[in-house]
Amino acid sequence: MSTPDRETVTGLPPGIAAAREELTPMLSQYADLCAAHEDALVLFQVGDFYEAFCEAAETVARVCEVTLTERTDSTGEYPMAGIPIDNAAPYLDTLLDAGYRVALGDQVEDAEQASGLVDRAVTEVITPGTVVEDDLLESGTTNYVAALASGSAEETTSHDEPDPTLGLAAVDVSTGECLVTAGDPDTVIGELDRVAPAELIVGPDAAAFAPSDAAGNWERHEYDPEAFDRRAARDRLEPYVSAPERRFEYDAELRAAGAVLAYAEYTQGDDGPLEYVSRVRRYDPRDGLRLDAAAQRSLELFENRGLGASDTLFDVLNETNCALGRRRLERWLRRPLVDADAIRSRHDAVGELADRTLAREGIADALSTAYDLERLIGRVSRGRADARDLRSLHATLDMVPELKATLSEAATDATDTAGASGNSLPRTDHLTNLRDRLDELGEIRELIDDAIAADPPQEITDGGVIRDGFDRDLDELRATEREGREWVAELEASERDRTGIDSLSVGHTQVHGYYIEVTDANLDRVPDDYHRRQTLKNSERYYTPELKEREEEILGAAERADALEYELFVEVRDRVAEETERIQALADALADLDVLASLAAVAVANDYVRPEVTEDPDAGIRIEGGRHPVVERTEDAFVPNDADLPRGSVAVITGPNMSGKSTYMRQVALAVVLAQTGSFVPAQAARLPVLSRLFTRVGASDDIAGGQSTFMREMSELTEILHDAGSDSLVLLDEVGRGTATTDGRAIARAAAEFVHDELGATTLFATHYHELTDLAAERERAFNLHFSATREDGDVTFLHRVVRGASSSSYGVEVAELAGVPAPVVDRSRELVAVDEGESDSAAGGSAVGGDDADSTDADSHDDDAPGDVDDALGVDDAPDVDDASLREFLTEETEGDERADPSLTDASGGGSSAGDSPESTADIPPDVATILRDLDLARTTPMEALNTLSDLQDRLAHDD
Ligand SMILES: Nc1ncnc2c1ncn2[C@@H]1O[C@H](COP(=O)(O)OP(=O)(O)OP(=O)(O)O)[C@@H](O)[C@H]1O
Repeated sequence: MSTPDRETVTGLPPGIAAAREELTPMLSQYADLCAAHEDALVLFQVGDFYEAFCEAAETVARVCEVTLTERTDSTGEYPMAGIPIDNAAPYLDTLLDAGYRVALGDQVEDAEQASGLVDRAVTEVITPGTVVEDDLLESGTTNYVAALASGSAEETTSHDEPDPTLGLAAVDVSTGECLVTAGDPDTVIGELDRVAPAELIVGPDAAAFAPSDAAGNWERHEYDPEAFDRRAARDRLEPYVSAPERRFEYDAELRAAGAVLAYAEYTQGDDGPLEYVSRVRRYDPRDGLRLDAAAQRSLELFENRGLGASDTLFDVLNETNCALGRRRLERWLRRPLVDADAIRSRHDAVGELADRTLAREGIADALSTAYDLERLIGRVSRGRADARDLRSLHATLDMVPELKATLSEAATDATDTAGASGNSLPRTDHLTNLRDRLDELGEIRELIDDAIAADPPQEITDGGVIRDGFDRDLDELRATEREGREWVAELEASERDRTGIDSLSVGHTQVHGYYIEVTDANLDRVPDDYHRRQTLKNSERYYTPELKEREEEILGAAERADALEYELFVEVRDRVAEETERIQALADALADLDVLASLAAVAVANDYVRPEVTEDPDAGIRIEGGRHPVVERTEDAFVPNDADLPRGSVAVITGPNMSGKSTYMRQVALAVVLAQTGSFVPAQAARLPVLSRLFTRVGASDDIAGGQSTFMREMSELTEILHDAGSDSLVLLDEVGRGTATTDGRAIARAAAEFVHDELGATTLFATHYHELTDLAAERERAFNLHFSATREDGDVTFLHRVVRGASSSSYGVEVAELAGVPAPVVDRSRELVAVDEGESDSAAGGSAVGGDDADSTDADSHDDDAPGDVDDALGVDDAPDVDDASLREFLTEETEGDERADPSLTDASGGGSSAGDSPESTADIPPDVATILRDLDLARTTPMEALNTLSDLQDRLAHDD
């Protein structure tokens, strides 16, 4: 969202301010509304248009591309621009997109009834986080406005612990959902990423913590400090939750919640508490698998930069049938569970629905007729619902009994014997419980059906909304109107008879009402009781006293009927509003059911398997034949891969570019996310622990978000991982260190891998092109190597996309460049340079006992006789390394240690073959630390003095070792 120059266009336009003393009453009213809404662009209703004046008009004209006109009145000329009220949505959307908040100054009094100036008031301030108009909201999404407040120790309320620093509250004004949490700044800012509000308001003391707009997608601004005041916040919360200070443990959350509700009320026209915000839910971020924004992005849960925008995990899983389910799926996926029983319970339900095709399809059919009850009830409760909304509510309620029956039938269409027993309950507790939560709300359904016309008009003030037979008075008024009209309809024939004028006609105009028309040629036959109403060119129009009386009767009855209908409608709407909480609870159950049915449909369609979930704190990740749920949809022949990652292990993954390293790492992480969300996983079998946190750090250029991709960012993400990850975490490190010079990058990668292994004990997948990192397997107990290989035949590279034990041999960087279409001269020249480099490194390393740092030649799986270094391995030809199925099977059945012992490269730290083909024994005598120092010494950047010092240091080390 771009930031407009709000100085001149929000609040009171300078041109109006300058003329303030002499404005007409109407512009003066405009000026008052502007002055009261300094942070908004005021649109002022004048008849059928929303108008803005002076500088604000210039903005509206420019942003909305509407004509700038001029208003002239007794006090001067003012630029003016307007948008039509009955088609305002696209213009409001454009203004929101351009970063404006818009205050709607509506006429709140009937212009015809008003004596003098029509009363106007701001009925709504439309902001990115608080829009409620369906036209401006995407269906099935959440739209939060969030508030951030910081607590201070002195204000600590009911406990002795020091206050955590930040409180976060978010409310979806369209549905009434309200979330509140508190914690240390890192946790809460991570949570903010997850909630992903459209708008963030910050308290006076929290500004320093709040991430800037550039980091997130929300519009951030400060809001009235008084709303964040503890007492004010407490008072604000009172109508929403009883005893707020007891409900909220920390000041920071109480103040954030109070402020966000104050802001929400302000945007809804300051009409007092928003009654449909009945679910203020306080939660602990640790209650869900923590996925920060970086993880959400790099796992492409909701956004995909590489493939089409819709190729995301969400998109794969989204077979939901209604907006409620879509919104719920997003919520589940943003916050996977960490409670093993709750996870298994969802798996039970998904399994049952997957088994029972008929029931699943019946549920999908029923839910596809459900409207967005959460937003509907929001409108009902705000008094903004029209008759069509109530009919939509009715249609949804109407489907519930059938849905319940289908759910019970779930037990009888099973292929297994348990289901065939005729038991009329669902098989699993989860679905039984869900069925019980499906409140039929029969009385509300009947009320709406009795009261509201089947196909009512949108306007609720013009009649036609209430059904015949619902209210006796209304029926009588309608009968009067109908009889009157019938009488008029017959009048023409009877008057022709009476007067003998065959051309006599009876008609009606809006202005003059009913008339009897006689042409000039017949005027002599007009009876005495005809009174002249209007003279036309060739005729005269008349009325009779009886016609006038009937007309008044008809009009009076119609007017009173309209008013009565409106009253009755509001009564029905208020009655429905009384059941807000029950309707919200029903919406909740429908949403859950839709997601579970969707997950089941996806599992069946894509051949997912139920993962075994274990609470064993030492259990690692074991996946057989795992696939990447998104990539498998676009790859014709996706190659499944196994994963066996003991708890706390570090798998160093090497392999050529494009061989599938990133895909593999992500598919492992996605299996964890899917399983903990309640979904089955794309694999043949899986046994997964319940993890608490998932971290990812992917290479800089893989993660370009709005030009933010820098080495600095890479390092700050790494920092977060190194601070926070633990044995309950899964960490993906993809080419860490790539964003800087090779020497530094390699050093950082190595040090980070060691730290993760030694200090954190986090289960880690580390993809790298730094082959030196494969040494880690020999040096660290829980580290091991995996690699992807490729074959080359007649110069063509084929990627096998198959993971195998051991380290890789080749990068095929030049080949990948060629595949990508890099012009032949550049490719050829690259080959030459690689060859030169290789030659140089060969001669530089020739005879050196320490040149053999390369893990490739230690690789039991590699058939490579070449001597690739870190840059020079592109041509180290890996002639079709055999990947036999037996080794793949071993992969899952052998213990890691046993496996490593079987792999000579993993038992002998010094076994790395030198790039010059030196004997391994010659390097075996060199202590590893000396070898590391020598290897990492960047001669191009070393001064003679530094070289001497380094040599002296090495000598000391050797002497010490001796
Ligand atoms: N298991 C698989 N089966 C089939 N195709 C795959 C598989 N894994 C990856 N691919 C395809 O290979 C391509 C490269 O995969 P990926 O990005 O994972 O490679 P990489 O080794 O991480 O590459 P780089 O080192 O260049 O980042 C992807 O476009 C993907 O479609």
